[in-house]
Formats: sequence, structure tokens, C-alpha cells
Amino acid sequence: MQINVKAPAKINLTLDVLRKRKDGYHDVEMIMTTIDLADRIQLNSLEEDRIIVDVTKGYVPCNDKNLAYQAAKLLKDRLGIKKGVSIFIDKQIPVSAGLAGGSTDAAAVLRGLNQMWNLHLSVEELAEIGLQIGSDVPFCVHGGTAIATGRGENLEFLPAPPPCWVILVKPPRGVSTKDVYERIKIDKLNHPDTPGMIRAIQDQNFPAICNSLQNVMEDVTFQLYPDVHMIKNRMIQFGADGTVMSGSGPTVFSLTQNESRAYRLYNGLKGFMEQVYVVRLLGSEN
Ligand SMILES: C[C@@](CO)(OP(=O)(O)O)[C@H](O)COP(=O)(O)OP(=O)(O)OC[C@H]1O[C@@H](n2ccc(N)nc2=O)[C@H](O)[C@@H]1O
Ligand SMILES: Nc1ncnc2c1ncn2[C@@H]1O[C@H](COP(=O)(O)OP(=O)(O)O)[C@@H](O)[C@H]1O
Repeated sequence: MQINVKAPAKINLTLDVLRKRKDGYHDVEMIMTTIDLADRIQLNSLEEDRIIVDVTKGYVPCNDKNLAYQAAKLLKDRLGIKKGVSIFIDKQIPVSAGLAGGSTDAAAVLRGLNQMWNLHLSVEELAEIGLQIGSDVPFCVHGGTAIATGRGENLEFLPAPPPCWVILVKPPRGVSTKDVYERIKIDKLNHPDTPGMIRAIQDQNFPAICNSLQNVMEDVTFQLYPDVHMIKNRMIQFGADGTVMSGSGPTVFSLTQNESRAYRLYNGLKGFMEQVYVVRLLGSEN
């Protein structure tokens, strides 16, 4: 049996870090939404009891370090499944980019295997299993647009923001999420207006959404990598309606509802950056 699953990336419209917890993680408050930049995952059932992973990009691990592998292993262990699976990942989402590429692959494998092995697990059960893999996996299991709190696993869903273009630039480096969390000075943060962003989404007020984009991790990543700050400034100069870094970075994105402005930005940025994407916002659940 073969199953194909789409694994969309996420962006953070707001990202706030509230406190450091005793377990080493941080309590966050962030608004996430899915975009139409996605990995494609093909699952093929195997009679032998093993998990095989193959990825189109050489530098992504194909062993038990791959989050997609971990998702299949967790489901097998939890439910005592003796069947195997071969997982092929057509990687389109940049890696270590702040776009949850690994988390969304894991989430897609959970959804796909639930179907392939007729497990009848609810989306909430899949999300709870996914949290053992990473903090962003529960959101990726659901998709859509949500306020995420706790480690990122408590989700309150919002309507999809109004349709718009998302222009993304991935600078030629990866960022370690752990490093960024460790460097945050919580008492010195300029917190985003999260209620303002929620209202803007509920009112479908695109200019207000653009004005409320904010990410407290920007300062840390910009200090580590000043070129990411320069790229953000360039994107603002090119005339996007709103621009912010996603997650721990280094990807920076701009939003606009104007198609010709989106492609003007894309073409301008393509002149000096290799990884530039223009996609639609998805914003509704998987
Ligand atoms: C910053 C965010 C924002 O969406 O995204 P990315 O930049 O990774 O895309 C997430 O919080 C990233 O979630 P995720 O990438 O799943 O993180 P995890 O694998 O769970 O954790 C990696 C490391 O980040 C730190 N961490 C993560 C989540 C959290 N709420 N508090 C933390 O302190 C911990 O040090 C942990 O060891
Ligand atoms: N399926 C996967 N896709 C991408 N990266 C993966 C995957 N599985 C494990 N990884 C590892 O996870 C780390 C973070 O990658 P990624 O999820 O793309 O970052 P981010 O959370 O910043 O978007 C990388 O070191 C990468 O090698």
C-alpha cells in the first residue's frame, strides 16, 4: 500500500517567550500559520518489521535522527505494530530555517501511518504522541492557524488570515533553536501585541496583521548573524507590507496582498540571495 502526504511549513506571525521552566524548556505564546511551501512524503508499507528513510537532500539524516523515522518508531512502539514502512521525503522546505521542516515531516508521517495502518487515533492523540518528538509537532499535526502556548502544544485555533502572498528568504546558514532559546534575556524583551494580532486575524484586517508581526527571537539571531538583520532591512526597503523573522530563524518573510509587489520583491531578492520563495498562505487545518 502507498500513501502520499503533504507536509506544509509554518511561519510565526508573533513569537513571545514568557518564562524559563524547570524542565529546561520555555513557556511561549505564539501565533502560527501554515504556508504552501511543503515537503511531499511517500509512505510504502513493508512486510518486514523495519523503518527505512530516504530524503532528496543529502545533509538531512536518513537514520533514527530523522524526525520522520522517530514518528514511525513511536507509533510502532506505542501500539505494538510489527509491520514496517519505507518513508521517502521530497524535501522542499529549507532545513534549520525556523519553518518546522522536520516537525512537519514527523506530523505528516503520524497522519499518514494512522491511515495506512488503520489505527483510528484522533488528531489530538496524534498531537500528543508528536509532542514527544518536538514542541512544534502538535501544531504541525493539526495545521491551520493557532495560538500556541506551553511548550507550543496547547493550541487554540483561529480563522485563517485573509489571503496573501508570503515571500521568504532563507540566508545561507542554519540556526540552532536551542542556542537561540539559551541566549534570550527574558526580563529585557519587548513583547508582541498578541491580543492585537488575534483581533486583526478575527477582523480579517490585513494592514493590522502586518503591523502586529513581531518575534522576540529576532534580537538574539540578529546579534549572532548580522546578515539576517541586513536581509530584513532590505525586504522592508523593497516595499513589503509587513516583514519579520520566522521562529528562531534565519528565514525572514514578508506579507503582501498585491501579486505584482510579491513578484517585484521576489525578483529583487533573487538578485543577491539564492533561497527565495513566493508562496500563498494556507492558514486552514490539514
Ligand atoms: C522556536 C520555534 C517557534 O515555533 O520554532 P523553530 O525555530 O524551531 O522553527 C519552536 O518553539 C521550536 O520548536 P522545536 O523546533 O519543535 O523545538 P524542540 O525540538 O522541542 O526543542 C529544541 C530545543 O529548543 C529549546 N526549547 C524549545 C521549545 C520551547 N518551548 N522551549 C525551549 O526552550 C530547548 O532547549 C530544546 O532542547
Ligand atoms: N525530516 C527532517 N527534515 C529536516 N530536518 C530534519 C529532519 N529530521 C531531522 N532533522 C534535523 O533537525 C534539525 C532542525 O531542522 P528543521 O526542522 O528543518 O529546523 P527548524 O525547526 O528550525 O525549522 C536539523 O539539524 C536536521 O538535521
